[in-house]
Amino acid sequence: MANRYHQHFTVSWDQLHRDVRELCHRLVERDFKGIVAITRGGLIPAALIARELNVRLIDTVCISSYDHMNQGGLDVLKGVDHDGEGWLLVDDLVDTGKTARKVREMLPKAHFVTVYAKPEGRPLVDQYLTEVAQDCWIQFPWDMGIAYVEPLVDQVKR
Ligand SMILES: O=P(O)(O)OC[C@H]1O[C@H](OP(=O)(O)OP(=O)(O)O)[C@H](O)[C@@H]1O
Ligand SMILES: Nc1nc2[nH]cnc2c(=O)[nH]1
Ligand SMILES: [Mg+2]
Repeated sequence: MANRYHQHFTVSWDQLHRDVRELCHRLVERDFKGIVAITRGGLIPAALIARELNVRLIDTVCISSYDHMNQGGLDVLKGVDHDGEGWLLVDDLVDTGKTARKVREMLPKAHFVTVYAKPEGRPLVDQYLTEVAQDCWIQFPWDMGIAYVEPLVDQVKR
């Protein structure tokens, strides 16, 4: 599965924060009962959205599926006891749409947003900010660290 990805799109904390704020501009006129975050990736945008829209009621749908770039079976560890009416449903991204399809079944009436969307999954969300190519792996800041980089001359001439 990992060889589906031929490019990387690296998102910094700053970039993510700017993107989520931009998404919030498109959501601010709506009223939501609360936010449902899809764990784990949805938790960070959900917290930032909650701050911008002044939402205090936050719930989770807990899903386990990818092991890094490899998608396995989809396991729902925790659901919610409503159909999502009036709620904002948040994930960081939609890729194949497998996660989104499952969560949509659980909360058919929620307004579903992601920050990033790839073409296969895009039809499953109501709104997203940025489209990313299907063969592109989005590298999030929480999966990265700051590391030393050797000077170019040493990399090339040594
Ligand atoms: O559209 P799909 O192909 O289903 O992929 C999208 C899902 O994959 C990632 O989650 P992941 O399963 O990696 O777990 P995590 O959020 O706990 O990191 C991402 O946060 C989405 O939830
Ligand atoms: N970090 C990350 N997780 C994913 N899960 C499915 N697709 C992706 C992706 O592009 N990036
Ligand atoms: Mg996820």
